[in-house]
Amino acid sequence: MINKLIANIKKTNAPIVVGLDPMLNYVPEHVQKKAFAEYGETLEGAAEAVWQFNKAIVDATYDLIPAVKPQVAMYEQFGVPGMAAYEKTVSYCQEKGLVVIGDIKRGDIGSTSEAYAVGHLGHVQVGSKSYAGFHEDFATVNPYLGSDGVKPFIKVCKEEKKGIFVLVKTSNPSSGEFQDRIIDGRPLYEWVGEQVAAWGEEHMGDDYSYVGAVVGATYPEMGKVLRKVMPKSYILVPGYGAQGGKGKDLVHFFNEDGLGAIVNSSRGIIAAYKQEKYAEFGTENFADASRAAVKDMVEDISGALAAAK
Ligand SMILES: O=C(O)c1cc(=O)[nH]c(=O)n1[C@@H]1O[C@H](COP(=O)(O)O)[C@@H](O)[C@H]1O
Repeated sequence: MINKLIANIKKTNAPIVVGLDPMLNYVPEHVQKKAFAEYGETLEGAAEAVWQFNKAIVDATYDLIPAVKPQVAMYEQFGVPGMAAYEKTVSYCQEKGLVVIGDIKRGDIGSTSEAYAVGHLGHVQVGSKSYAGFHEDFATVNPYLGSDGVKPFIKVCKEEKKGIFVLVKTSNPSSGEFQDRIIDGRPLYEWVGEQVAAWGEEHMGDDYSYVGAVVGATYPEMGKVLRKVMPKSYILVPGYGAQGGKGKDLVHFFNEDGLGAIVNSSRGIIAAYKQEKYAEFGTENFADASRAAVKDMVEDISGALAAAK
């Protein structure tokens, strides 16, 4: 899958991910109304609204982008129908040729991580049959329980040729409370980054490893250091747009080959129609606003990379 991700990035010339984080208040009223008319103001109605919203955005952007990242909490809040909308979104994006990064941020004791890994990236055995439950291509993994929480994911990745992005330095304001603590002279995130590089050596694609890292766009200086600590790991970079990250901050997340990083924007793309900049599209054409926002994001990042050469 890392090879497919890179092939998709090369094909689209767009090192970006559209984050499918459909909070109900981002879903335009006309989409909500239609779903509620069919299913009522129920969890099913919310899940239908979210699914229709996602589908419209994917239809309007899939030719421009290599990958999407649905955030599972945004679906989980709508219970079982929400999780069905999550799986439907994963399937639809894969049909469109997109790589799907399941943002599940899992990690637990070994046996529990194994079940998470099987459910999201692998196959679960049911009698003589086996099933791929959510079948994402990548998953985000929280390593802060230690290596026994991560290794089951790597095992399933090897079997299935799938990948993970391990949280190393997260984009949120309080991420430094623990992640920046100095241990034996170096911040904790650097120790984790080093471990990601070591795990990655066990599971390599053609040029990059199947074990990637998450490093927030909001910490560009740390990104620069971590790029060197994990030269063969793809870095998933959230925090662009709504959290303040800009193209010029991201140059050092990339390698000399122009690869090595993929930048996520969720609200900045899916709720673009709410921004002044894209107001001309109107609420009815929310998906066209998302398409315009994707183009602007790609231009911003490509422009910054070209200027840095
Ligand atoms: O793993 C992630 O994707 C993630 C890690 C991180 O450090 N920061 C972060 O914002 N994210 C996710 O990236 C997305 C960011 O959304 P926007 O701020 O709307 O672009 C959300 O789905 C977050 O859960």
